[in-house]
Amino acid sequence: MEKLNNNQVMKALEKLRGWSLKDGMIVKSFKFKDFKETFSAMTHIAFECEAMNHHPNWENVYNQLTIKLNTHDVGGVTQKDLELANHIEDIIRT
Ligand SMILES: C[C@H](O)[C@H](O)[C@H]1CNC2=NC(N)=NC(=O)C2=N1
Repeated sequence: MEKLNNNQVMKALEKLRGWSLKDGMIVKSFKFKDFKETFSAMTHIAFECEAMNHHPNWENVYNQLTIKLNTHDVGGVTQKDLELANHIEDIIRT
């Protein structure tokens, strides 16, 4: 998978509301009703990540979830990170 340059990432992020580029990762924070809702979303996301064999760096504090995506192999953002971010948006919207 090819590492995208900053311009390519910024262009792609125009279609991903709330995601930003920080330290070579695409990042978004989410807030849920409570821990149960948060962990439920994380579980759904985890299954998608397994299916894609692409995994997030994430941090959960009670009802807050921060997700950071990059591709370890290339040390940056690839199409696969954008694809996973789109799946995460779909999961959280439903
Ligand atoms: C061996 C395995 O395919 C790799 O380690 C996969 C697993 N999950 C991964 N997840 C992420 N975010 N980046 C990777 O480069 C990556 N690589």
